[in-house]
Amino acid sequence: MSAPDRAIEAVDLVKTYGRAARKVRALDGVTFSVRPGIVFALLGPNGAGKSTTVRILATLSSPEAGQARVAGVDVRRDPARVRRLIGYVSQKPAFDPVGTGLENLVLHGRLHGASAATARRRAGELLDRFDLAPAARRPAGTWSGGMQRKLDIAMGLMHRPRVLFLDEPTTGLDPEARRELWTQISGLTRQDGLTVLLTTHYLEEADQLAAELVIVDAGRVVAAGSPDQLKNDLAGDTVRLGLADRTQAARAHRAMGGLPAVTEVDTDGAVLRARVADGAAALPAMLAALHTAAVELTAVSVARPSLDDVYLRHAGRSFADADRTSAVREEVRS
Ligand SMILES: Nc1ncnc2c1ncn2[C@@H]1O[C@H](COP(=O)(O)OP(=O)(O)OP(=O)(O)O)[C@@H](O)[C@H]1O
Repeated sequence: MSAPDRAIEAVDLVKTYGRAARKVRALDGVTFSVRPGIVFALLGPNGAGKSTTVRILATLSSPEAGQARVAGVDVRRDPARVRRLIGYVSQKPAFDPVGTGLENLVLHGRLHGASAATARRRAGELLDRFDLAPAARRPAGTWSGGMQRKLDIAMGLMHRPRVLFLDEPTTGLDPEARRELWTQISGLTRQDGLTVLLTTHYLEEADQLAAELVIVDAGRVVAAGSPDQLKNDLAGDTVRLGLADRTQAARAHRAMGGLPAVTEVDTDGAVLRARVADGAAALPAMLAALHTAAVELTAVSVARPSLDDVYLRHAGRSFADADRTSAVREEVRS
């Protein structure tokens, strides 16, 4: 292994949690690589193995098998060096809510070995950069959720890492705060040349933000590429049909299955999704078949493939469905 032009390389990572009947194979041979200076996303539903992968790359957990390098350094052989080269922002807040934003940043810098003066200077830069300066002397616990996420990211940047890991950076934020954070994250790669690896279960986030991504499902990489490549690989259109109620789904599915123009059909509740080569050309026959099968429609749309369609193709179920299923599985387990 080891391509020098790669900021991150993961090869065949395997990780199992628990024992006997409660054994969970969180990673089942995860392989991907990231070129420097881009935002790279690990996209997958809850429980797919994203956090486990990031924890291994950030040297917080060891794989049972496989290898990983970050900024050219093997995570198992030289974890201390890897830690100096990376920033890691976990899903849980890392700041002290009682301390002010400035105090949190300076303390973090000091923990990484910076002098008080250097830490204050760097904290000032980051507070400006993330538009946090006006609130810098207020306890971080009183800040908005979006500001707190930015503070966590700024803490991860205090020691000027080369690679930044962000585990679900925008989960729980409102749409406006999420978009603002996307702009900030893009800026880190464009202006600073940093490599950012983020995990997300928001399809839109990966689509908007990532130059490249892998889709992870049940501990495996099921697709890799740029969002456009992945969507373009699915030639044709997706026709989405809203059914009057979910009891009509099986009937609609059968009606679509009989049409030569329809190459794939999937139903998710009261939504049917069909893949066709040319949406506009296929639609009249589809509507006629649904009418004959007495299926009532509430909505029809024809669109280019989305990342959701990419996920469906590779994982065999819709993203929303996978997220729901794994949420239930996690509840049963805990
Ligand atoms: N410490 C642990 N002990 C037992 N099982 C674990 C542990 N950490 C993770 N798992 C299990 O490993 C699987 C992968 O979890 P992981 O947190 O990596 O997924 P994820 O894609 O990051 O999901 P999420 O978005 O929910 O964080 C899940 O089934 C999870 O329940």
